[in-house]
Amino acid sequence: MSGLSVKRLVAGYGGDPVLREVDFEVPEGGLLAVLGPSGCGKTTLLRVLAGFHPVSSGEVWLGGRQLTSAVPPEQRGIGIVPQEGALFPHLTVAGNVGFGLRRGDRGSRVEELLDLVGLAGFGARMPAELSGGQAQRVALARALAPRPGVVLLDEPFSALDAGLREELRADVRATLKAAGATALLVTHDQEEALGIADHVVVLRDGAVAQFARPQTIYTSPTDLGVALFVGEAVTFPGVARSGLVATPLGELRTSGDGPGTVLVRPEQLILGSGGVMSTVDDVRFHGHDATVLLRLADGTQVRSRVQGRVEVRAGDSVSVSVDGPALFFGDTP
Ligand SMILES: Nc1ncnc2c1ncn2[C@@H]1O[C@H](COP(=O)(O)OP(=O)(O)OP(=O)(O)O)[C@@H](O)[C@H]1O
Repeated sequence: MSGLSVKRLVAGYGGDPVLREVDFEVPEGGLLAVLGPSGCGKTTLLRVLAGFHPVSSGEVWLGGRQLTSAVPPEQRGIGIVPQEGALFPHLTVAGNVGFGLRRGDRGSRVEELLDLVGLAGFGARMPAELSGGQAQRVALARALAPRPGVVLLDEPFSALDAGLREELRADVRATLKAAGATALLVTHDQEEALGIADHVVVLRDGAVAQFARPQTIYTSPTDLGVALFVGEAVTFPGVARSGLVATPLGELRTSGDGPGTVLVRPEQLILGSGGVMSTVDDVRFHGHDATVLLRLADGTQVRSRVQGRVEVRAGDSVSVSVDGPALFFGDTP
């Protein structure tokens, strides 16, 4: 297959495996996010793919060619966008973008890429004259310039503030798609991973906990750990029987059988349309939506995410119902 394919990859430091039998594929032109908490092995994976760290066992294939440890970084056909751009400070924007290109190819390709990342006309600027978002766009243009087999993006938005991060995320996705690039992005931010990628690998302790489309990861997580990691959740212990489970939110539809944990997402909690009664503890506005903290009859506090106008205030009594089925994770014996 062209694109990137990683098979049963094991790598580590001094005999301690950090990546354990990691398997995934990125089809040509696909965008994969590798999502995991700090220390799960994301940087190690990037270092192995880029050729800076040896493979203990397993295989890495790129564009139909196996990248053994004998293939040096510069011959891998891999472009890298580091965390904070890391532009060459003494080179202009055009100099940075053209850095990996042969002299004769530079002019038109640099113009084409600056245009692609929305920075036409910025070629003569120095890196110190760019905003953080612009610097990341230049770093992306530089990585794409030699038409690499895959672009690796290492937490590329981590240094940017929230609003800019969201805007740049959409632009980076559009740029990668317009360039037809195959890309792998690592992040510890679930919103970023689910928001940008075609597929997501959830990495936990160096092993793949789930590899699926973003929506599948969110709506059908393989286990409670993935469910909690990829989004806010309200959980209760419960015993599922015949597709139903009793909770402080009433009897909910679910799958599974026997004792376990019931999980609903805050956006499933609907206010003022029947269900059980609750008291509003607090309302927190986030701009695009709001979180309403509710106290249920048994004293449990749950959070509801409300889009649009919030009609309740702290101290109000309001009914709360659950929209759609609850997730259920049976206790492991
Ligand atoms: N040079 C090293 N020598 C020994 N152990 C290391 C080395 N680099 C990383 N590790 C260990 O390998 C594990 C994975 O580290 P890695 O940097 O790949 O995680 P990460 O997911 O990228 O974390 P972060 O999000 O914090 O950057 C950690 O337990 C870390 O302590």
